[in-house]
Amino acid sequence: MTPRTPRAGEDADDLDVEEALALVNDARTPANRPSGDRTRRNGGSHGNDGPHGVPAPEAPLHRDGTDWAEARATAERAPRLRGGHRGGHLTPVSVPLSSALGLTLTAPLIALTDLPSFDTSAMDGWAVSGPGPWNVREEGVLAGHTAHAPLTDGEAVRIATGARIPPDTTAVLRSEHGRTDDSGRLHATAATRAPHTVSHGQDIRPRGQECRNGDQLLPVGTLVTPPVLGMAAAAGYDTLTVVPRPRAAVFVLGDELLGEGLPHDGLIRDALGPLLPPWLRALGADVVNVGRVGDDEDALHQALTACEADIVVTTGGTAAGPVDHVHPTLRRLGAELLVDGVAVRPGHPMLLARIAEKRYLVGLPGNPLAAVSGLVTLAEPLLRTLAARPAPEGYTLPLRDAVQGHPHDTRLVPVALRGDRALPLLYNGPAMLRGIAAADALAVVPPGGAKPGYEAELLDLPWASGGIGVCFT
Ligand SMILES: Nc1nc2c(c(=O)[nH]1)N[C@H]1C(S)=C(S)[C@@H](COP(=O)(O)OP(=O)(O)OC[C@H]3O[C@@H](n4cnc5c(N)ncnc54)[C@H](O)[C@@H]3O)O[C@H]1N2
Ligand code: MOO
Repeated sequence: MTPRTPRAGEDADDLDVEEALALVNDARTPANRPSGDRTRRNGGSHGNDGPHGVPAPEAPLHRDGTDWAEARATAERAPRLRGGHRGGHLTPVSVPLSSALGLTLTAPLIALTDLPSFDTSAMDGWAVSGPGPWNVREEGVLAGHTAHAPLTDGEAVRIATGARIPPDTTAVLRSEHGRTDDSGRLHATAATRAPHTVSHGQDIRPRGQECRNGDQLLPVGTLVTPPVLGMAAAAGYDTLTVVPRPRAAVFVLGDELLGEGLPHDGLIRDALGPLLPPWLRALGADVVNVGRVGDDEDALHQALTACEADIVVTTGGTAAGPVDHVHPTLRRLGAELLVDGVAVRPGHPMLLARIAEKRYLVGLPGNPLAAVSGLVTLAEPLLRTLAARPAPEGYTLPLRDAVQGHPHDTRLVPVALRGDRALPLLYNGPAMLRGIAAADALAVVPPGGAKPGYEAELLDLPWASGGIGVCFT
């Protein structure tokens, strides 16, 4: 995302906003309150810790998970290694232009016609032949009509922008550059630098000026954007050959989850059912199924075997609690675990498995920010390869404030972009969404932490850049 320029007076006027965003590392952070309601252990964001949480004991399940960058690379590579296309993407399909937005071309866009396909008037005015003054024909030439008879030297005909110019036209005289006298003869006015002459070819768009039939207009791998759709239509296309959207299914696990109303009796609202489908769509997936599965291994097994999506995303059940069924179910399915735990906080129990040929499961931890971390770490690169989408341009910005690091693991920390700096946001505990809900990006904080001014790699949230794949419908 292009960093925003600070608006005049933003610092002073935005204090309320900043307050609401609850920026980290200043005197307001609960961690620094005199009450000392919590202290961070080992600087890590672990388990249920966070400003209002109880620090969890330092007993991670996946202490030695895959390095964060390596896990992303594994997810990106996974579809390339077994079967399918060399690039790892799904089998291309031909779709109407109206369905191609946001998809990737698997065939170059070759012009099916010259553009323009005929010599065209670039302006409203007169098509003229030879030097003026000119005798003006009775009937004019409009766009979309067939060509008129050739002009003879000294003849002119009224013409509209985009109309075919008659044969033997030497130039187009713009309507504001000509006037007709009492006898109906057309003169170039002094508005043109050289009255009575118009330069040869002036305001004519010659056939083939933009391209010739057979020219390559765009290469394989081009993302279909609105102008690509327009270009394709202009060049004669009704359909495009593209990589389809990967089909994604979401299974939200947990008996404790409510679909509506207020939390009660130890039950909590399902935050991931509403969050994941639009986020996956923004990452280019076609979400074909969103289901809830109780804490029951057979139910999960049944849901996975019945599902035909290219990528299944589960939430919860990745740890080693009594009802954490993801690992046992994967074993039962004979799945190949490609990533089993990642050295990242939050989200370290995340996993990636191949559950069948060309079918993948991304297991997101149940803590909501941990699930987001798994989404950007594993689902994003996997979907990108399946859809043959280009990798986003990496960028860095200096952090405004220091961020505590985990001793061994990378941290992903929600940040708001303010001018040319990234402001780390508070409420970034694994079970919290308050920080990410106000964020523009996630900052990658290396093990050990970052000082103010540290140039942090930033992962834009898909909607922050107004990207082509953003689709909330
Ligand atoms: N002994 C240990 N326990 C845990 C460790 C550990 O290292 N040792 N790691 C913790 C970490 S870190 C995470 S993350 C979680 C991962 O747990 P699961 O993936 O098995 O998820 P659950 O246990 O099902 O849920 C965790 C937490 O999240 C809540 N949750 C689940 N789904 C949703 C949802 N859709 N919307 C909102 N909240 C949800 C759930 O109620 C739990 O509070 O394991 C830790 N344990
Ligand atoms: O730190 Mo866990 O991985 O809550 O996400």
